[in-house]
Amino acid sequence: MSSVSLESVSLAYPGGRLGLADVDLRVGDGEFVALVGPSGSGKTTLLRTVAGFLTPTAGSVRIGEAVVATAARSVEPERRGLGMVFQQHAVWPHWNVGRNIEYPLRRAGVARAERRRRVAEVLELVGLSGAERRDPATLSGGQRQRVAIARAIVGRPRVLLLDEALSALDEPLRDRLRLELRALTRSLGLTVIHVTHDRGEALALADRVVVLDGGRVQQVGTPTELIERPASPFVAAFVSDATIVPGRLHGAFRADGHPLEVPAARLRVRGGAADPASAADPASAADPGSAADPASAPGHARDTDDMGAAELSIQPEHVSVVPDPEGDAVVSSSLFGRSGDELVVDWAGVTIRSRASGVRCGEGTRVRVVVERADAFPSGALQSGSTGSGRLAPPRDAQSGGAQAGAPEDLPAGSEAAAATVGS
Ligand SMILES: Nc1ncnc2c1ncn2[C@@H]1O[C@H](COP(=O)(O)OP(=O)(O)OP(=O)(O)O)[C@@H](O)[C@H]1O
Repeated sequence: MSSVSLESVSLAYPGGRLGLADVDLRVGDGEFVALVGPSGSGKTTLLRTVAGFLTPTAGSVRIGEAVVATAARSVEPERRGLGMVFQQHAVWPHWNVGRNIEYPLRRAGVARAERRRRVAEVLELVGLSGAERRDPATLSGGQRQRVAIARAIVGRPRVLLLDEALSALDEPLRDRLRLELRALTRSLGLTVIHVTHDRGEALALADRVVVLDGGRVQQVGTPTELIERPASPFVAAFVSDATIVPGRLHGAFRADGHPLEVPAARLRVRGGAADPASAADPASAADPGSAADPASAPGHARDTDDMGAAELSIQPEHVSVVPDPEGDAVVSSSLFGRSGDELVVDWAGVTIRSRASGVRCGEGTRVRVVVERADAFPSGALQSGSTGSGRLAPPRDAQSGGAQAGAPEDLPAGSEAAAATVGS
């Protein structure tokens, strides 16, 4: 078992396109980390760089204590002690299950009797005992993926890399394999990096989730941190389907050219030194709204300050709608959800999502929108790129904004002076 560290890793593809930009990330020994981000954000590039199929153009990659890649030198993939599972073509159809699984052991020159023993052992681990002689064509999709997982772990890798490993499977099989995979990797103490398009899967499986955009780490955090304390409007929108509304913050938040107004009592101001998401040590970050976290709690939005332009991030769980024939909003889409309908509401030109518990509302219903709680991100506020041990990286737009003073640790912790500089 081993940790994986990327230090200031950049990767430019031939032709100049940037796959990764100055990525710092440390995945702890035995930790399960998921990589998420929009298409083209760099997830696969990061995984392939750790695997050794791509060489960084700057920075270094370590597995355990060993440096396995720099711009000048790269250890071959098969010598990095990794197991890998991909979405497709994972099992060779012309070999039986046993031969598929023993392949890495053959390459490593492991003796026949030992190979047999280890194949039987991993088949049992993935719930396919006795399947050595089965033809892969006779297996279900889920069984084939179990074979791929068995092959990835038979060599007792230090690190397991999963590239959309469950994406080709249908629910509920996928759900079951998710649980099995989590239990298996935990029992083996494996360090796992899992790339997935499925945000729900990432949040369900991972100890920490890395959100990428444009080849940069936008935030690293536990699932709870990403939902409760997103570091930027981008992360809130990507992870939680938050609606982002531009406006001004002066005690209350007032949207630009729109009736939306949220009183200070329902706001948390984010991105300043007092914001837990800016804390370098997540253990020191208090729960939002707790007594230990007065500066970012709703109702403590530094009422007297004109903080200037800001973006409001509203999570669907914090939006309720009230049917009202006089209301100024209309439900444009309604999908059944277990605890309440998933609504899309057109409110004076702003499309806002609602997932409030208990609300049932049909399409075309005229409603009033009530924002119960929201996060305000003042423009120019310091926005932490991570809440975990990963990198503190301002988002791209913040970097070009010219108002950045550097990383949050440049500021005295809890400094009022720091808080007062966030306005424009
Ligand atoms: N072989 C390549 N040559 C040039 N550019 C590439 C190559 N592979 C990826 N890129 C570019 O690198 C960036 C990151 O791509 P990457 O495949 O890592 O993203 P991703 O997050 O895995 O995307 P997806 O979710 O669509 O698989 C994108 O801009 C992409 O166009």
